[in-house]
Amino acid sequence: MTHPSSKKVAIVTGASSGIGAIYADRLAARGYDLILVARRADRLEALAAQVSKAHGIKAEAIVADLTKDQDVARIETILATNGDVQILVNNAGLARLAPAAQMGADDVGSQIALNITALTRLTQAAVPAFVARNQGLIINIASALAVHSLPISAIYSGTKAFVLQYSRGLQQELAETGVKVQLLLPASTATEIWDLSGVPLAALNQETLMTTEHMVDAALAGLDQGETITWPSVADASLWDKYEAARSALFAGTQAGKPAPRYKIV
Ligand SMILES: NC(=O)C1=CN([C@@H]2O[C@H](COP(=O)(O)OP(=O)(O)OC[C@H]3O[C@@H](n4cnc5c(N)ncnc54)[C@H](OP(=O)(O)O)[C@@H]3O)[C@@H](O)[C@H]2O)C=CC1
Ligand SMILES: N[C@@H](C=O)C(=O)O
Repeated sequence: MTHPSSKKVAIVTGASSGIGAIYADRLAARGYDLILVARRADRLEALAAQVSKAHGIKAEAIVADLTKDQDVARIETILATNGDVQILVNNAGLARLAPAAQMGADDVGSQIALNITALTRLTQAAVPAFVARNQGLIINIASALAVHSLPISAIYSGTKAFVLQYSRGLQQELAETGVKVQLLLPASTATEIWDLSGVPLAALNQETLMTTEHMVDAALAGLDQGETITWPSVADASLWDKYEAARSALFAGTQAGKPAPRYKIV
């Protein structure tokens, strides 16, 4: 007779630095064994050793470039076949902040491949497995830039807007199941992403920057409070309700079936 496993495993992509590394620590503190995914093996292995020792859990480092089809496929297979996986943190992401018209195809393609394609493929692999067990949590990390575009963020903001809409749709699809999707929309957080993006961290208004620890702890507090959408830095929670009400009213306004009167089409 087989017994259900008592192990619980979280997969964190982009765990080698920044927000992902803190997620790894906090989920280990909550008793999860970890599968840590990124390209830098030395960083992943150091983190795996550190969190294992600190929290008495098992942590495995998997070196993968999630812009590459075969590497994404390896993580998809784990999600589809490892019945102990309870959490997927879709954190790996990159930003190249420059005018889209001046951006090379590589920088456009890598942002789309990592921020959209990899996140979507891993989520799509996790969902059927989680639904079959009627249990599981997917944390999708978008950005405040999902609802805001700058002259240097057209591609990045576009990728994060995808994460927002994809996650919102999934939440509705999965509403009657035990599978949860938390959509996280951080504002500026002090990580390596900035220096790599072309906008140095030191150039930002330091008062607008959150620490990675505060960001992840707020996100997990939101999760514990049952939030499906978490804006870690937004003090006035009614702002999202108002945004949603305006968005919903705008969508309802599109359902007219005829040109708006201001266009004077008879
Ligand atoms: N910092 C901020 O201000 C904000 C960040 N975010 C989002 O948070 C998430 C985490 O970013 P953050 O912690 O800030 O940045 P970091 O640059 O510190 O972390 C990014 C992580 O993604 C990994 N990564 C990058 N490219 C690849 C790849 N091709 N394959 C696999 N892993 C990859 C990196 O590891 P490695 O290089 O070893 O592969 C690293 O672990 C991203 O999705 C970002 O868009 C959202 C809003 C604000
Ligand atoms: N990662 C940041 C931009 O590069 C952000 O999402 O604000």
